[in-house]
Amino acid sequence: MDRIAGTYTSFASSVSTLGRVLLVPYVFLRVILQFAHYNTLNALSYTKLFILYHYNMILMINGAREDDLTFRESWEQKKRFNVVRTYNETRPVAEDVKAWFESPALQAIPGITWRRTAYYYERYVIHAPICTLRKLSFVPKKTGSYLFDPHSNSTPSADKDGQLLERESRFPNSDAIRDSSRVIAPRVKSDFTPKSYILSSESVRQTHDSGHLVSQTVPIKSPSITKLFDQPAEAPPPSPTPVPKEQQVIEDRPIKSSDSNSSFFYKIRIRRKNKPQDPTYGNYELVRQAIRDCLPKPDYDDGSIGPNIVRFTWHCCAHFDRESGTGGCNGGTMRFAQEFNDPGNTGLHTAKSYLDQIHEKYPWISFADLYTLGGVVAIEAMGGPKIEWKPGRTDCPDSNKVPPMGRLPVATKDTEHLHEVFTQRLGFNDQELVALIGGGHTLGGCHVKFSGFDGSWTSNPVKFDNEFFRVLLEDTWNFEKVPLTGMPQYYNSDHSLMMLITDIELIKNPTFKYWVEVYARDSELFMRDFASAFAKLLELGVNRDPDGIARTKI
Ligand code: HEM
Repeated sequence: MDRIAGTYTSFASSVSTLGRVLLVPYVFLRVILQFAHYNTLNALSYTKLFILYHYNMILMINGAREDDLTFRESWEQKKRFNVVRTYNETRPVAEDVKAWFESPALQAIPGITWRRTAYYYERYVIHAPICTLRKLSFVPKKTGSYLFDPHSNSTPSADKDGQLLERESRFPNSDAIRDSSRVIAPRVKSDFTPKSYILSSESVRQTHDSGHLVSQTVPIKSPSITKLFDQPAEAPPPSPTPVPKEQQVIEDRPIKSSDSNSSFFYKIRIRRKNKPQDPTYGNYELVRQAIRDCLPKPDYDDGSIGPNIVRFTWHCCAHFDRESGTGGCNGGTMRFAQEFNDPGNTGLHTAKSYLDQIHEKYPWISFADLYTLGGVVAIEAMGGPKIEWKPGRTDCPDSNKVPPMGRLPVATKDTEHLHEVFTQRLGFNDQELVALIGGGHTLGGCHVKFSGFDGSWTSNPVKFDNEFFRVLLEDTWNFEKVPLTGMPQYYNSDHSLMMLITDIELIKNPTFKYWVEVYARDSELFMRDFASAFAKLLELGVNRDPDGIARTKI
Protein backbone atom coordinates (compact mmCIF):
# COMPACT_ATOMS: atom_id res chain seq x y z
CA MET A 1 0.00 0.00 0.00
CA ASP A 2 2.78 2.35 1.06
CA ARG A 3 4.63 1.60 -2.16
CA ILE A 4 1.63 2.52 -4.29
CA ALA A 5 1.13 5.72 -2.34
CA GLY A 6 4.87 6.57 -2.73
CA THR A 7 4.79 5.96 -6.47
CA TYR A 8 1.69 8.07 -6.78
CA THR A 9 3.19 10.96 -4.79
CA SER A 10 6.44 11.03 -6.80
CA PHE A 11 4.48 10.83 -10.07
CA ALA A 12 2.16 13.61 -8.95
CA SER A 13 5.00 15.91 -7.91
CA SER A 14 6.89 15.36 -11.19
CA VAL A 15 3.66 16.26 -13.03
CA SER A 16 3.46 19.31 -10.86
CA THR A 17 7.05 20.35 -11.72
CA LEU A 18 6.39 19.76 -15.42
CA GLY A 19 3.29 21.87 -15.07
CA ARG A 20 5.25 24.78 -13.73
CA VAL A 21 7.74 24.54 -16.59
CA LEU A 22 4.92 24.48 -19.14
CA LEU A 23 3.23 27.44 -17.56
CA VAL A 24 5.17 30.11 -19.47
CA PRO A 25 4.39 28.86 -23.02
CA TYR A 26 0.89 28.15 -21.85
CA VAL A 27 0.44 31.74 -20.78
CA PHE A 28 1.72 33.08 -24.12
CA LEU A 29 -0.60 30.81 -26.01
CA ARG A 30 -3.47 31.79 -23.79
CA VAL A 31 -2.89 35.51 -24.44
CA ILE A 32 -3.05 34.95 -28.18
CA LEU A 33 -6.10 32.75 -27.93
CA GLN A 34 -7.80 35.19 -25.67
CA PHE A 35 -7.45 38.04 -28.14
CA ALA A 36 -8.41 35.89 -31.05
CA HIS A 37 -11.44 34.64 -29.22
CA TYR A 38 -12.51 38.08 -28.15
CA ASN A 39 -12.09 39.61 -31.58
CA THR A 40 -13.83 36.76 -33.38
CA LEU A 41 -16.81 37.11 -31.14
CA ASN A 42 -16.77 40.83 -31.66
CA ALA A 43 -16.68 40.38 -35.39
CA LEU A 44 -19.59 37.98 -35.20
CA SER A 45 -21.42 40.36 -33.02
CA TYR A 46 -20.97 43.21 -35.49
CA THR A 47 -22.24 41.03 -38.30
CA LYS A 48 -25.26 40.32 -36.19
CA LEU A 49 -25.70 43.99 -35.51
CA PHE A 50 -25.44 44.78 -39.18
CA ILE A 51 -28.26 42.36 -39.89
CA LEU A 52 -30.31 43.72 -37.04
CA TYR A 53 -29.84 47.25 -38.26
CA HIS A 54 -31.27 46.42 -41.61
CA TYR A 55 -33.97 44.29 -40.10
CA ASN A 56 -35.07 47.25 -38.00
CA MET A 57 -34.91 49.56 -40.92
CA ILE A 58 -37.19 47.30 -42.91
CA LEU A 59 -39.59 47.14 -39.99
CA MET A 60 -39.56 50.89 -39.74
CA ILE A 61 -40.16 51.39 -43.40
CA ASN A 62 -43.10 49.01 -43.30
CA GLY A 63 -44.48 50.80 -40.24
CA ALA A 64 -44.67 47.46 -38.51
CA ARG A 65 -43.37 48.66 -35.15
CA GLU A 66 -46.20 48.97 -32.73
CA ASP A 67 -44.53 50.09 -29.52
CA ASP A 68 -43.58 53.66 -28.82
CA LEU A 69 -39.84 53.26 -29.11
CA THR A 70 -38.25 55.36 -31.77
CA PHE A 71 -36.14 53.62 -34.32
CA ARG A 72 -33.03 55.12 -32.82
CA GLU A 73 -33.92 53.84 -29.34
CA SER A 74 -34.71 50.39 -30.50
CA TRP A 75 -31.50 50.25 -32.49
CA GLU A 76 -29.41 51.38 -29.52
CA GLN A 77 -31.09 48.87 -27.28
CA LYS A 78 -30.55 45.93 -29.56
CA LYS A 79 -26.97 46.90 -30.18
CA ARG A 80 -26.26 47.11 -26.50
CA PHE A 81 -27.83 43.84 -25.54
CA ASN A 82 -25.94 42.14 -28.25
CA VAL A 83 -22.60 43.48 -27.23
CA VAL A 84 -23.27 42.78 -23.58
CA ARG A 85 -24.18 39.25 -24.32
CA THR A 86 -21.19 38.69 -26.49
CA TYR A 87 -18.89 40.07 -23.88
CA ASN A 88 -20.35 38.02 -21.08
CA GLU A 89 -20.08 34.90 -23.13
CA THR A 90 -16.34 35.34 -23.40
CA ARG A 91 -15.96 35.01 -19.65
CA PRO A 92 -15.64 31.64 -17.96
CA VAL A 93 -17.97 30.78 -15.14
CA ALA A 94 -15.46 31.61 -12.48
CA GLU A 95 -17.46 30.71 -9.43
CA ASP A 96 -17.75 27.10 -10.56
CA VAL A 97 -14.11 26.92 -11.49
CA LYS A 98 -13.09 28.44 -8.22
CA ALA A 99 -15.22 26.05 -6.19
CA TRP A 100 -13.68 23.20 -8.09
CA PHE A 101 -10.08 24.31 -7.66
CA GLU A 102 -10.41 25.26 -4.06
CA SER A 103 -12.28 22.26 -2.76
CA PRO A 104 -10.36 20.71 0.15
CA ALA A 105 -10.27 17.30 -1.51
CA LEU A 106 -8.48 18.73 -4.53
CA GLN A 107 -6.08 20.80 -2.48
CA ALA A 108 -4.62 17.55 -1.21
CA ILE A 109 -3.48 16.46 -4.68
CA PRO A 110 -0.03 17.92 -5.55
CA GLY A 111 -0.66 17.96 -9.30
CA ILE A 112 -3.43 20.48 -8.93
CA THR A 113 -1.04 23.29 -8.08
CA TRP A 114 0.06 24.19 -11.56
CA ARG A 115 -3.44 24.14 -12.96
CA ARG A 116 -4.66 26.36 -10.25
CA THR A 117 -1.69 28.67 -10.75
CA ALA A 118 -2.43 28.82 -14.45
CA TYR A 119 -6.01 29.63 -13.79
CA TYR A 120 -5.24 32.48 -11.45
CA TYR A 121 -2.47 33.67 -13.73
CA GLU A 122 -4.97 34.01 -16.48
CA ARG A 123 -7.39 35.82 -14.23
CA TYR A 124 -4.89 38.35 -12.92
CA VAL A 125 -2.23 38.61 -15.58
CA ILE A 126 -4.43 38.53 -18.63
CA HIS A 127 -7.89 39.68 -17.68
CA ALA A 128 -6.81 42.38 -15.28
CA PRO A 129 -4.61 44.27 -17.81
CA ILE A 130 -7.29 43.97 -20.48
CA CYS A 131 -9.63 45.47 -18.05
CA THR A 132 -7.22 48.26 -17.16
CA LEU A 133 -6.72 49.03 -20.84
CA ARG A 134 -10.45 49.16 -21.26
CA LYS A 135 -10.70 51.54 -18.39
CA LEU A 136 -8.01 53.78 -19.78
CA SER A 137 -10.02 53.86 -22.98
CA PHE A 138 -7.40 52.16 -25.17
CA VAL A 139 -10.00 49.53 -25.84
CA PRO A 140 -13.53 50.78 -26.56
CA LYS A 141 -15.78 50.69 -23.53
CA LYS A 142 -18.75 48.88 -24.82
CA THR A 143 -19.87 47.15 -21.72
CA GLY A 144 -18.64 49.13 -18.76
CA SER A 145 -16.02 48.07 -16.26
CA TYR A 146 -14.80 44.58 -16.08
CA LEU A 147 -13.46 44.91 -12.59
CA PHE A 148 -15.56 46.40 -9.91
CA ASP A 149 -14.28 49.87 -9.26
CA PRO A 150 -15.21 51.39 -5.92
CA HIS A 151 -14.14 54.84 -7.06
CA SER A 152 -16.87 54.90 -9.64
CA ASN A 153 -19.21 54.66 -6.67
CA SER A 154 -17.73 57.34 -4.53
CA THR A 155 -20.34 60.01 -5.02
CA PRO A 156 -23.36 59.75 -2.75
CA SER A 157 -26.35 58.17 -4.35
CA ALA A 158 -28.70 58.28 -1.41
CA ASP A 159 -31.06 61.12 -0.64
CA LYS A 160 -31.29 62.72 2.77
CA ASP A 161 -33.39 59.87 4.12
CA GLY A 162 -30.84 57.40 2.89
CA GLN A 163 -33.08 56.13 0.12
CA LEU A 164 -31.40 55.11 -3.09
CA LEU A 165 -31.67 57.69 -5.81
CA GLU A 166 -32.64 56.50 -9.26
CA ARG A 167 -29.74 54.59 -10.70
CA GLU A 168 -27.73 56.22 -13.35
CA SER A 169 -27.66 54.43 -16.64
CA ARG A 170 -25.12 54.60 -19.34
CA PHE A 171 -27.83 53.47 -21.68
CA PRO A 172 -30.71 55.77 -20.95
CA ASN A 173 -32.94 54.15 -23.51
CA SER A 174 -33.10 50.85 -21.75
CA ASP A 175 -36.24 50.25 -19.80
CA ALA A 176 -34.50 47.30 -18.20
CA ILE A 177 -32.18 49.72 -16.53
CA ARG A 178 -34.64 52.55 -16.09
CA ASP A 179 -36.72 50.25 -13.93
CA SER A 180 -34.24 49.90 -11.07
CA SER A 181 -36.37 47.34 -9.25
CA ARG A 182 -35.41 44.78 -11.83
CA VAL A 183 -31.70 45.35 -11.40
CA ILE A 184 -30.11 43.70 -8.41
CA ALA A 185 -27.39 45.73 -6.76
CA PRO A 186 -24.07 43.90 -6.70
CA ARG A 187 -23.06 42.57 -3.33
CA VAL A 188 -20.10 44.73 -2.55
CA LYS A 189 -17.11 42.94 -1.14
CA SER A 190 -15.28 44.92 1.47
CA ASP A 191 -12.07 43.05 0.90
CA PHE A 192 -10.48 44.68 -2.12
CA THR A 193 -7.93 42.14 -3.15
CA PRO A 194 -7.44 41.44 -6.85
CA LYS A 195 -8.82 37.99 -6.28
CA SER A 196 -12.02 39.12 -4.64
CA TYR A 197 -12.35 41.91 -7.21
CA ILE A 198 -12.31 39.55 -10.06
CA LEU A 199 -14.35 36.87 -8.46
CA SER A 200 -16.97 39.27 -7.25
CA SER A 201 -17.16 41.03 -10.59
CA GLU A 202 -17.68 37.75 -12.28
CA SER A 203 -20.21 36.43 -9.90
CA VAL A 204 -22.48 39.40 -10.35
CA ARG A 205 -24.59 38.74 -13.36
CA GLN A 206 -27.96 40.18 -13.80
CA THR A 207 -30.49 39.01 -16.26
CA HIS A 208 -32.97 41.13 -18.04
CA ASP A 209 -36.49 39.76 -18.51
CA SER A 210 -35.74 39.14 -22.11
CA GLY A 211 -33.01 36.69 -21.12
CA HIS A 212 -30.18 39.02 -22.04
CA LEU A 213 -27.42 39.41 -19.56
CA VAL A 214 -27.04 42.85 -18.07
CA SER A 215 -23.93 42.48 -16.00
CA GLN A 216 -21.57 45.17 -14.68
CA THR A 217 -22.75 47.33 -17.50
CA VAL A 218 -25.02 49.02 -15.01
CA PRO A 219 -22.96 51.50 -13.02
CA ILE A 220 -24.88 51.18 -9.77
CA LYS A 221 -23.65 53.57 -7.15
CA SER A 222 -23.63 51.79 -3.87
CA PRO A 223 -24.07 53.96 -0.78
CA SER A 224 -22.60 51.24 1.36
CA ILE A 225 -19.36 51.72 -0.52
CA THR A 226 -19.62 55.46 -0.12
CA LYS A 227 -20.06 55.04 3.59
CA LEU A 228 -17.29 52.52 3.77
CA PHE A 229 -14.82 54.98 2.34
CA ASP A 230 -16.29 57.79 4.29
CA GLN A 231 -14.95 56.25 7.45
CA PRO A 232 -11.99 58.14 8.79
CA ALA A 233 -8.74 56.28 8.62
CA GLU A 234 -6.23 58.86 9.69
CA ALA A 235 -5.66 60.33 13.10
CA PRO A 236 -7.44 63.64 13.64
CA PRO A 237 -5.41 66.79 13.40
CA PRO A 238 -4.36 67.99 16.85
CA SER A 239 -7.01 70.19 18.41
CA PRO A 240 -6.11 73.89 18.30
CA THR A 241 -6.41 74.52 22.05
CA PRO A 242 -4.49 72.13 24.29
CA VAL A 243 -6.82 69.95 26.33
CA PRO A 244 -5.83 69.27 29.96
CA LYS A 245 -4.28 65.84 30.26
CA GLU A 246 -7.01 64.29 32.41
CA GLN A 247 -9.66 65.40 29.91
CA GLN A 248 -7.94 64.09 26.81
CA VAL A 249 -10.15 61.81 24.82
CA ILE A 250 -7.96 59.01 23.64
CA GLU A 251 -10.78 56.77 22.55
CA ASP A 252 -11.82 59.12 19.71
CA ARG A 253 -8.70 58.34 17.73
CA PRO A 254 -9.98 57.00 14.43
CA ILE A 255 -8.79 53.50 13.85
CA LYS A 256 -5.78 53.49 11.54
CA SER A 257 -5.87 50.98 8.78
CA SER A 258 -2.21 50.29 9.41
CA ASP A 259 -3.18 48.89 12.82
CA SER A 260 -4.56 45.90 11.08
CA ASN A 261 -3.52 43.26 8.63
CA SER A 262 -5.92 44.47 5.94
CA SER A 263 -4.86 44.29 2.34
CA PHE A 264 -2.46 46.63 0.69
CA PHE A 265 -5.02 47.70 -1.90
CA TYR A 266 -7.52 48.53 0.75
CA LYS A 267 -5.09 50.80 2.56
CA ILE A 268 -4.08 52.58 -0.63
CA ARG A 269 -7.69 53.24 -1.47
CA ILE A 270 -8.53 54.58 1.94
CA ARG A 271 -5.59 56.93 1.78
CA ARG A 272 -6.43 58.19 -1.65
CA LYS A 273 -10.05 58.79 -0.74
CA ASN A 274 -9.00 60.58 2.39
CA LYS A 275 -6.85 63.14 0.69
CA PRO A 276 -8.46 65.90 2.63
CA GLN A 277 -11.25 67.46 0.66
CA ASP A 278 -12.64 68.47 4.02
CA PRO A 279 -10.15 69.73 6.60
CA THR A 280 -12.48 68.68 9.43
CA TYR A 281 -12.39 65.05 8.27
CA GLY A 282 -11.99 62.65 11.18
CA ASN A 283 -11.82 65.39 13.79
CA TYR A 284 -14.28 64.06 16.33
CA GLU A 285 -13.43 66.78 18.79
CA LEU A 286 -15.14 69.25 16.45
CA VAL A 287 -18.25 67.09 16.38
CA ARG A 288 -18.18 66.78 20.15
CA GLN A 289 -17.91 70.55 20.43
CA ALA A 290 -20.84 71.03 18.03
CA ILE A 291 -22.96 68.69 20.19
CA ARG A 292 -21.94 70.52 23.36
CA ASP A 293 -22.81 73.84 21.70
CA CYS A 294 -26.30 72.75 20.73
CA LEU A 295 -27.30 71.53 24.23
CA PRO A 296 -28.32 74.77 25.99
CA LYS A 297 -31.81 75.83 24.94
CA PRO A 298 -33.35 78.28 27.42
CA ASP A 299 -36.86 77.75 26.04
CA TYR A 300 -36.73 73.96 26.14
CA ASP A 301 -37.82 72.06 29.26
CA ASP A 302 -35.16 72.68 31.92
CA GLY A 303 -32.93 74.65 29.59
CA SER A 304 -31.13 71.80 27.82
CA ILE A 305 -31.88 69.28 25.11
CA GLY A 306 -29.25 66.99 26.67
CA PRO A 307 -31.76 64.56 28.24
CA ASN A 308 -33.64 64.30 24.97
CA ILE A 309 -30.40 63.43 23.15
CA VAL A 310 -29.55 60.80 25.78
CA ARG A 311 -32.95 59.17 25.32
CA PHE A 312 -32.49 59.38 21.54
CA THR A 313 -29.16 57.55 21.78
CA TRP A 314 -30.68 54.92 24.08
CA HIS A 315 -33.53 54.32 21.64
CA CYS A 316 -31.09 54.00 18.72
CA CYS A 317 -29.53 51.05 20.55
CA ALA A 318 -32.44 49.61 22.53
CA HIS A 319 -33.92 47.51 19.74
CA PHE A 320 -30.89 45.28 19.42
CA ASP A 321 -31.65 41.57 19.52
CA ARG A 322 -28.64 39.47 20.32
CA GLU A 323 -30.27 36.26 19.09
CA SER A 324 -30.92 37.43 15.54
CA GLY A 325 -28.18 40.09 15.53
CA THR A 326 -30.68 42.63 14.24
CA GLY A 327 -31.28 46.18 15.47
CA GLY A 328 -28.84 48.26 17.49
CA CYS A 329 -27.17 51.52 16.63
CA ASN A 330 -25.00 50.20 13.80
CA GLY A 331 -26.59 51.11 10.49
CA GLY A 332 -27.98 54.42 11.75
CA THR A 333 -31.50 53.17 11.09
CA MET A 334 -33.11 55.80 13.30
CA ARG A 335 -32.84 58.21 10.38
CA PHE A 336 -35.54 56.30 8.51
CA ALA A 337 -39.16 57.27 9.09
CA GLN A 338 -40.03 53.60 9.43
CA GLU A 339 -38.12 53.42 12.71
CA PHE A 340 -38.41 56.98 13.89
CA ASN A 341 -42.22 56.81 13.72
CA ASP A 342 -42.37 53.98 16.26
CA PRO A 343 -44.79 55.35 18.90
CA GLY A 344 -42.09 54.66 21.52
CA ASN A 345 -39.94 57.37 19.89
CA THR A 346 -42.47 60.17 20.26
CA GLY A 347 -40.81 63.37 21.39
CA LEU A 348 -37.37 62.57 20.02
CA HIS A 349 -37.63 64.90 17.01
CA THR A 350 -35.76 67.64 18.90
CA ALA A 351 -32.67 65.52 19.39
CA LYS A 352 -32.83 64.17 15.86
CA SER A 353 -33.16 67.54 14.19
CA TYR A 354 -30.19 69.04 16.08
CA LEU A 355 -28.00 66.01 15.44
CA ASP A 356 -28.98 66.00 11.77
CA GLN A 357 -27.93 69.65 11.51
CA ILE A 358 -24.55 68.68 12.91
CA HIS A 359 -24.34 65.94 10.31
CA GLU A 360 -24.89 68.49 7.57
CA LYS A 361 -21.85 70.35 8.85
CA TYR A 362 -19.72 67.23 9.27
CA PRO A 363 -21.08 64.81 6.68
CA TRP A 364 -18.08 62.48 6.96
CA ILE A 365 -19.29 61.07 10.27
CA SER A 366 -21.78 58.24 9.94
CA PHE A 367 -25.23 58.80 11.39
CA ALA A 368 -24.70 55.71 13.51
CA ASP A 369 -21.57 57.26 15.04
CA LEU A 370 -23.15 60.68 15.46
CA TYR A 371 -26.30 59.36 17.11
CA THR A 372 -24.27 57.42 19.65
CA LEU A 373 -21.74 60.19 20.24
CA GLY A 374 -24.68 62.54 20.95
CA GLY A 375 -25.65 60.68 24.14
CA VAL A 376 -22.04 60.31 25.26
CA VAL A 377 -21.31 64.02 24.93
CA ALA A 378 -24.63 65.07 26.49
CA ILE A 379 -24.06 62.86 29.54
CA GLU A 380 -20.54 64.16 29.98
CA ALA A 381 -21.71 67.75 29.56
CA MET A 382 -24.36 67.31 32.28
CA GLY A 383 -21.79 66.18 34.82
CA GLY A 384 -21.83 62.47 33.98
CA PRO A 385 -18.86 60.14 33.64
CA LYS A 386 -16.55 59.85 30.67
CA ILE A 387 -17.88 57.11 28.45
CA GLU A 388 -15.70 55.12 26.14
CA TRP A 389 -16.86 55.71 22.58
CA LYS A 390 -15.28 54.30 19.44
CA PRO A 391 -16.07 55.52 15.91
CA GLY A 392 -16.44 53.25 12.89
CA ARG A 393 -20.14 52.40 12.68
CA THR A 394 -21.54 52.47 9.18
CA ASP A 395 -24.95 53.47 7.87
CA CYS A 396 -27.39 51.19 6.10
CA PRO A 397 -28.07 52.37 2.58
CA ASP A 398 -31.81 51.84 2.89
CA SER A 399 -34.48 51.03 5.42
CA ASN A 400 -34.31 47.25 4.92
CA LYS A 401 -32.39 46.82 8.16
CA VAL A 402 -34.90 48.70 10.30
CA PRO A 403 -35.83 46.26 13.06
CA PRO A 404 -39.47 45.44 13.77
CA MET A 405 -41.37 47.97 15.84
CA GLY A 406 -42.35 47.24 19.42
CA ARG A 407 -38.93 46.31 20.83
CA LEU A 408 -38.66 49.38 23.08
CA PRO A 409 -39.46 48.83 26.76
CA VAL A 410 -42.97 49.58 27.99
CA ALA A 411 -43.16 51.76 31.11
CA THR A 412 -46.23 50.09 32.61
CA LYS A 413 -44.79 46.58 32.83
CA ASP A 414 -42.98 44.55 35.50
CA THR A 415 -39.72 42.73 36.24
CA GLU A 416 -40.46 39.99 33.74
CA HIS A 417 -40.63 42.56 30.94
CA LEU A 418 -37.44 44.27 32.14
CA HIS A 419 -35.64 40.93 32.04
CA GLU A 420 -37.07 40.18 28.62
CA VAL A 421 -35.73 43.45 27.20
CA PHE A 422 -32.52 44.07 29.10
CA THR A 423 -31.35 40.56 29.88
CA GLN A 424 -32.62 38.26 27.16
CA ARG A 425 -32.61 40.63 24.19
CA LEU A 426 -29.85 43.13 25.03
CA GLY A 427 -27.65 40.93 27.23
CA PHE A 428 -27.33 43.10 30.37
CA ASN A 429 -27.21 41.70 33.90
CA ASP A 430 -29.36 43.06 36.76
CA GLN A 431 -26.66 45.42 37.98
CA GLU A 432 -26.21 46.95 34.52
CA LEU A 433 -29.98 47.16 34.11
CA VAL A 434 -30.32 49.18 37.32
CA ALA A 435 -27.38 51.42 36.46
CA LEU A 436 -28.77 52.14 32.99
CA ILE A 437 -32.36 52.89 33.97
CA GLY A 438 -31.31 54.92 37.02
CA GLY A 439 -28.70 56.81 35.03
CA GLY A 440 -31.09 57.58 32.18
CA HIS A 441 -33.89 58.66 34.45
CA THR A 442 -31.74 60.89 36.58
CA LEU A 443 -32.05 63.17 33.55
CA GLY A 444 -35.01 64.90 31.89
CA GLY A 445 -38.59 63.98 32.45
CA CYS A 446 -41.87 62.74 31.04
CA HIS A 447 -44.06 64.89 28.84
CA VAL A 448 -47.82 64.62 28.85
CA LYS A 449 -47.87 65.56 25.17
CA PHE A 450 -45.44 62.80 24.21
CA SER A 451 -45.70 59.70 26.39
CA GLY A 452 -48.72 60.76 28.44
CA PHE A 453 -46.67 60.46 31.66
CA ASP A 454 -45.96 63.54 33.69
CA GLY A 455 -43.08 65.08 35.67
CA SER A 456 -39.41 64.51 36.22
CA TRP A 457 -37.55 61.99 38.34
CA THR A 458 -35.14 64.30 40.09
CA SER A 459 -34.96 67.85 41.37
CA ASN A 460 -32.33 68.83 38.80
CA PRO A 461 -33.11 67.01 35.53
CA VAL A 462 -30.10 68.44 33.70
CA LYS A 463 -27.55 67.16 36.19
CA PHE A 464 -26.24 63.63 35.97
CA ASP A 465 -25.86 62.18 39.47
CA ASN A 466 -27.26 59.42 41.70
CA GLU A 467 -30.27 61.41 42.94
CA PHE A 468 -32.68 59.03 41.18
CA PHE A 469 -31.65 56.20 43.51
CA ARG A 470 -31.79 58.37 46.60
CA VAL A 471 -35.30 59.70 45.99
CA LEU A 472 -36.49 56.28 44.88
CA LEU A 473 -35.54 54.92 48.33
CA GLU A 474 -36.34 57.93 50.48
CA ASP A 475 -39.60 59.37 49.11
CA THR A 476 -43.05 57.90 49.52
CA TRP A 477 -44.49 56.84 46.20
CA ASN A 478 -48.22 56.84 45.54
CA PHE A 479 -49.78 55.06 42.60
CA GLU A 480 -51.98 57.51 40.68
CA LYS A 481 -53.16 58.36 37.20
CA VAL A 482 -52.01 61.41 35.26
CA PRO A 483 -55.11 63.65 35.35
CA LEU A 484 -54.94 64.68 31.68
CA THR A 485 -54.14 61.31 30.10
CA GLY A 486 -55.11 58.67 32.64
CA MET A 487 -51.65 57.07 32.37
CA PRO A 488 -50.70 55.10 35.50
CA GLN A 489 -47.54 56.21 37.32
CA TYR A 490 -46.23 57.11 40.80
CA TYR A 491 -46.00 60.59 42.34
CA ASN A 492 -44.18 61.50 45.53
CA SER A 493 -46.17 63.06 48.36
CA ASP A 494 -45.96 66.67 47.14
CA HIS A 495 -46.28 65.71 43.45
CA SER A 496 -42.93 67.33 42.70
CA LEU A 497 -41.35 64.10 41.37
CA MET A 498 -42.55 61.01 39.54
CA MET A 499 -41.62 57.39 38.88
CA LEU A 500 -42.74 55.05 36.13
CA ILE A 501 -44.07 51.61 37.04
CA THR A 502 -40.85 50.11 35.68
CA ASP A 503 -38.82 52.46 37.92
CA ILE A 504 -40.69 51.36 41.04
CA GLU A 505 -39.98 47.78 39.96
CA LEU A 506 -36.36 48.57 40.82
CA ILE A 507 -37.26 48.61 44.52
CA LYS A 508 -39.86 45.86 44.36
CA ASN A 509 -37.46 43.25 43.01
CA PRO A 510 -34.88 42.36 45.73
CA THR A 511 -31.89 42.00 43.36
CA PHE A 512 -32.63 45.31 41.68
CA LYS A 513 -33.15 46.92 45.10
CA TYR A 514 -29.75 45.73 46.28
CA TRP A 515 -28.13 47.70 43.46
CA VAL A 516 -30.39 50.72 43.99
CA GLU A 517 -29.15 50.85 47.59
CA VAL A 518 -25.52 50.45 46.53
CA TYR A 519 -25.77 53.24 43.97
CA ALA A 520 -27.66 55.54 46.35
CA ARG A 521 -24.73 55.20 48.75
CA ASP A 522 -21.81 55.14 46.35
CA SER A 523 -22.01 57.79 43.66
CA GLU A 524 -18.56 57.04 42.30
CA LEU A 525 -19.30 53.37 41.77
CA PHE A 526 -22.55 54.30 40.07
CA MET A 527 -20.72 56.63 37.66
CA ARG A 528 -18.23 53.91 36.81
CA ASP A 529 -20.85 51.20 36.34
CA PHE A 530 -23.10 53.44 34.31
CA ALA A 531 -20.22 54.45 32.03
CA SER A 532 -19.32 50.84 31.28
CA ALA A 533 -22.94 49.72 30.80
CA PHE A 534 -23.63 52.65 28.47
CA ALA A 535 -20.44 51.97 26.50
CA LYS A 536 -21.57 48.35 26.15
CA LEU A 537 -24.97 49.56 24.92
CA LEU A 538 -23.29 51.59 22.17
CA GLU A 539 -21.40 48.54 20.92
CA LEU A 540 -24.35 46.14 20.70
CA GLY A 541 -24.46 44.72 17.20
CA VAL A 542 -21.26 46.51 16.25
CA ASN A 543 -19.02 43.77 14.95
CA ARG A 544 -15.78 45.44 14.15
CA ASP A 545 -13.36 44.16 11.56
CA PRO A 546 -9.61 44.45 12.13
CA ASP A 547 -9.76 48.06 10.92
CA GLY A 548 -12.27 48.87 13.64
CA ILE A 549 -14.88 49.55 11.00
CA ALA A 550 -18.28 48.10 11.74
CA ARG A 551 -19.61 46.96 8.40
CA THR A 552 -23.33 47.30 8.05
CA LYS A 553 -25.02 43.96 8.58
CA ILE A 554 -25.95 42.25 5.35
C1 HEM B 1 -37.46 50.14 31.38
C2 HEM B 1 -36.80 50.89 30.61
C3 HEM B 1 -37.26 52.27 30.25
C4 HEM B 1 -38.50 52.75 30.08
C5 HEM B 1 -39.80 52.00 30.18
C6 HEM B 1 -38.39 54.15 29.76
C7 HEM B 1 -39.44 54.98 29.51
C8 HEM B 1 -39.34 56.35 29.37
C9 HEM B 1 -40.45 57.24 29.19
C10 HEM B 1 -41.89 56.84 29.11
C11 HEM B 1 -39.94 58.49 29.12
C12 HEM B 1 -40.72 59.77 28.93
C13 HEM B 1 -40.67 60.26 27.49
C14 HEM B 1 -41.34 61.60 27.32
O1 HEM B 1 -42.50 61.70 27.67
O2 HEM B 1 -40.69 62.50 26.77
C15 HEM B 1 -38.53 58.38 29.25
C16 HEM B 1 -37.66 59.45 29.24
C17 HEM B 1 -36.33 59.34 29.30
N1 HEM B 1 -35.60 58.17 29.31
FE1 HEM B 1 -36.34 56.34 29.58
N2 HEM B 1 -37.06 54.48 29.75
C18 HEM B 1 -36.34 53.37 30.03
C19 HEM B 1 -34.98 53.25 30.10
C20 HEM B 1 -34.11 54.27 29.84
C21 HEM B 1 -32.70 54.14 29.72
C22 HEM B 1 -31.91 52.83 29.87
C23 HEM B 1 -32.20 55.38 29.46
C24 HEM B 1 -30.79 55.81 29.22
C25 HEM B 1 -29.72 55.20 29.61
C26 HEM B 1 -33.32 56.29 29.43
C27 HEM B 1 -33.21 57.64 29.25
C28 HEM B 1 -34.29 58.51 29.30
C29 HEM B 1 -34.15 59.95 29.31
C30 HEM B 1 -32.84 60.73 29.34
C31 HEM B 1 -35.44 60.47 29.31
C32 HEM B 1 -35.82 61.95 29.35
C33 HEM B 1 -36.06 62.46 27.95
C34 HEM B 1 -36.44 63.92 27.90
O3 HEM B 1 -36.43 64.58 28.93
O4 HEM B 1 -36.72 64.39 26.79
N3 HEM B 1 -34.46 55.58 29.64
N4 HEM B 1 -38.18 57.08 29.41
